[in-house]
Amino acid sequence: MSGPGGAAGSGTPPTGSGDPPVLPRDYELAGKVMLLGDSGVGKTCFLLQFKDGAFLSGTFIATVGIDFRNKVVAVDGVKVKLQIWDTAGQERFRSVTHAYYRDAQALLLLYDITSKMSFDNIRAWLTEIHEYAQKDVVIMLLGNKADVSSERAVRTEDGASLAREYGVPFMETSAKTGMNVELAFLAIAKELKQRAVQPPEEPRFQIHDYIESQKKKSSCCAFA
Ligand SMILES: Nc1nc2c(ncn2[C@@H]2O[C@H](COP(=O)(O)OP(=O)(O)OP(=O)(O)O)[C@@H](O)[C@H]2O)c(=O)[nH]1
Repeated sequence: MSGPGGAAGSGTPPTGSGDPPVLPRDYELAGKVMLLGDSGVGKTCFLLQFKDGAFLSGTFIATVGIDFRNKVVAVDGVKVKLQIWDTAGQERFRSVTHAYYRDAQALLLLYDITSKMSFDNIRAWLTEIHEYAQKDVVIMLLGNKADVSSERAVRTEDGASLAREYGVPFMETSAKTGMNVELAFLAIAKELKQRAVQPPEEPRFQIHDYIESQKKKSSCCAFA
């Protein structure tokens, strides 16, 4: 987490995918977030849903290498720029993406609830994360494609139990309907803001508690 201009270095702020630049005056804090998980779990769609509120169905075009998009969110009156890196899930790009882990403050690790293999691979992803990422990186486990309940191959309890084992927050999400997409990024932004600016005398922000309370609030229309 850094102040304006800090995360991106000096000079022209980097943009992603042709977006207009986010200028230092547009935000007070910045953090890097990476999307990780097997190819096809929905990382690119998850990012596009958050950034543009859109879902592109149809032909699946695998990400090549790595790309990022910026989005500024307001957290308790503080503008936080999230620089969100969308990585390629395919094995052949791993060495490219490893190089980016150490700069990330937060990692969203996705599996596809209709793919048991993508869930079984989560342990290997967590091993890689522990090898390449910063020790205090914020990790969140997300079971995506929760809208496709007819093809569910991973029970919600199994996702929750794996997350408990590793001490990370967990949610089921849908990049298609938008379910819990904004919540995932907002929880990350709140955690990053708390780490950067929270006075020590104030009670620490608890990302698990925040997610659980927000999930309960929207439980009328949620799958998880
Ligand atoms: N039903 C449904 N389909 C989804 C969802 N998210 C992604 N998809 C579909 O899953 C396929 C893969 O999505 P991507 O976002 O490209 O997957 P990815 O994880 O970025 O894949 P790589 O770039 O290869 O790592 C696409 O056909 C999407 O339309 C979702 O939440 N629900």
